[in-house]
This record gives sequence, structure tokens and C-alpha cells, in this order.
Amino acid sequence: MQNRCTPNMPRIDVFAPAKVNLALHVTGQRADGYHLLDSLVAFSPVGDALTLAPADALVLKVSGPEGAAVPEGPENLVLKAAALFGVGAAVTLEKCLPAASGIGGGSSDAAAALRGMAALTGQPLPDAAAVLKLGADVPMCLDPRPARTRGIGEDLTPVALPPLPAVLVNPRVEVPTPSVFKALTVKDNPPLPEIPAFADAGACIGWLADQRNDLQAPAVAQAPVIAEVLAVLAALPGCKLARMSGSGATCFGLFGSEAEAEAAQTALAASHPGWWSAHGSLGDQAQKAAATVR
Ligand SMILES: C[C@@](CO)(OP(=O)(O)O)[C@H](O)COP(=O)(O)OP(=O)(O)OC[C@H]1O[C@@H](n2ccc(N)nc2=O)[C@H](O)[C@@H]1O
Ligand SMILES: Nc1ncnc2c1ncn2[C@@H]1O[C@H](COP(=O)(O)OP(=O)(O)O)[C@@H](O)[C@H]1O
Repeated sequence: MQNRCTPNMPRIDVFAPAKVNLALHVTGQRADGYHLLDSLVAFSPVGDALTLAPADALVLKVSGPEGAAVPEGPENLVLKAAALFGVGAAVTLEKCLPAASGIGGGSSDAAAALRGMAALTGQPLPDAAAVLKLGADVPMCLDPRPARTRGIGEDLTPVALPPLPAVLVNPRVEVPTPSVFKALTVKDNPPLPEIPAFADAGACIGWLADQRNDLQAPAVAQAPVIAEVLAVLAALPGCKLARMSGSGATCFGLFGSEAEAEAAQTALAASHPGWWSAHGSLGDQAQKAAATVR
């Protein structure tokens, strides 16, 4: 770790933004069981923070308000990602996103670790197959900009989206991704229609209202509190759309302005103090997520 005796040791800071599936259509299933998706994703200014410094061995320390639920051992996706570089590093992860919650916290941490290790070592990023092996959501988190994602998550098309003021809410129920996919009965749903150029956030939200998250119903069946989250979000002043992200249980509400989203989150935090919540405009977080050297 950096100290006064090693003033020139680089330290890398990397941000891991939450991923939000604005729409998620399940369109089929591969022979290996993985589901084919057609999803529109955007990224939140809320996320986890990593630091990386040179070290003889690869070690991870987890802290932060959501750190207790996250393993510090080799099963942590940060260590799996960093190990692909074949050198030691001292990594810290400040966990702010709830784990196993449909906003790709682990996947975004893994992607941030890849960006950070590349900056620390000067090595290129691992190839696409190695990145996908870390998790279906990792490729989209590597360059956290709005994108249409197809295949199991590896087929990415950038999409221009207006910033979407949002509130994220998690009722503190973990919903494991495999069990939600398993509970899905209809697996050949229609894909997203062509994504138009949106004049503004209102036009985008109007279009999104006609789309779906096909995992929402099976997730609600396993964790009925998700239906309550969606109803509470929809009833907040200014909420134009409430939907679940990924396999849940985190839901998002979209609002007409940042001020409305902030006021809504303040009200929600007061009425439901046991729920995790955050606000911020969904969109392009690539700049904020870039590795910076100290
Ligand atoms: C559902 C989504 C939507 O973006 O998000 P989250 O809820 O995880 O945030 C992702 O597809 C999750 O991606 P990720 O969490 O990286 O999944 P992985 O670790 O690769 O897979 C975990 C398990 O989920 C199931 N799985 C995952 C992705 C996929 N396209 N089809 C699947 O059936 C498989 O049972 C797999 O064993
Ligand atoms: N860095 C990490 N952050 C969160 N969870 C992690 C991490 N590494 C491994 N995991 C494990 O991955 C599982 C899925 O977590 P996560 O990626 O946050 O889910 P989701 O993609 O549904 O938001 C959890 O059960 C957790 O134990």
C-alpha cells in the first residue's frame, strides 16, 4: 500500500457505476441454459469505489455501507477479474451498492477492476471471451455508456439517450439471478422494437413505458415486496415510470427533473427507512468511471 516511504508508487482510483436495465426482454434460451436478452441499459452516478496499488500478492479489502454482504475471498468478482492480469495488487472496494440486487454491482466492480488493473500494469484488457466469462453483465459495464445489449449481454450497440433523472430503491431482499430466470415460464418474448432518436427525456420515458422487464413478474412472485416498491415509487410526486432492473429486487422510478427525483428520494427515505435508495440521472458514466492515477 502507498505510504510515506513509497511516495512514487502509483495508486489508481476507479468508479463502478450501478447498471440499470431500462427495459429487459427475454427473447430465447441457448442450449447451455443461458437466456437470450434484448435490453436497454444506462448507468447511474451512484456506485462502488475501488483503489488499486502495486503489491507482491493479489489482496482485497472490502469496506463501505454495503460491504458486509460481500465476500473478501477469491469468489469476489474483483479478485477474479484482477487475477486475469497475472500480477499482484492491493485492491480496496468500498461497497455502496446492495449485493445481488439487479443493478450489476458485482459485474460493475469486476469491470472497474479490469480498467484499474490495465491502468496499473500497462497491460491491455483481457479478450472479450475472458471478460464475458466473468459474468454476462461484465462486458456492458466495461464501458459504462447507454447501450442496447443482446445475446447474453456480449452483443453491445451504443445508444444515444438523454439523461434520465431517477430514483433507485431496493427493499433489502436478495433475489438470486438464477432462480428468477428459472421461474420464467415464457422464454420467447418479442424483442425491443427499433430504438428511435429521443428529442428529450420525456420522449424516452414515453417509449420505455411501452417496453417491459420480462423478469419482473417471476421476481415479484419470489419477493412480493417488489410489487410494493413499484407501487410506492409510482405514487411519488413526479414519477413517470416505475420498473424493476435486471433480476431485481432493485426498482427505478424516472422523473421529469433532477429536483423532482431528489425530492422523491428524500420522501421515500423518510417513509421507508429500511429500504436502500439513491437518486441521480441515468446515462453515460464512462468519464466518471475511467481509471485515474494519483
Ligand atoms: C439479469 C441481468 C440483466 O442485465 O442482470 P442482474 O440481475 O444480474 O443485474 C444479467 O443478465 C445477469 O448477468 P450476470 O449477473 O453477470 O449473470 P452471470 O453471473 O453470467 O450468470 C448468473 C446466472 O444467471 C443466469 N443467466 C444469466 C444471464 C443470462 N443471459 N441468462 C441466464 O440464464 C444463469 O443461470 C447464470 O448461471
Ligand atoms: N464485488 C462484488 N460485489 C457484490 N457481489 C459480489 C461481488 N463479488 C461477488 N459477488 C457475489 O455475486 C452475487 C451477485 O451479486 P451482484 O453482482 O451484486 O448481483 P446483481 O448483478 O444481481 O446486482 C452475490 O451473491 C455476491 O455474493
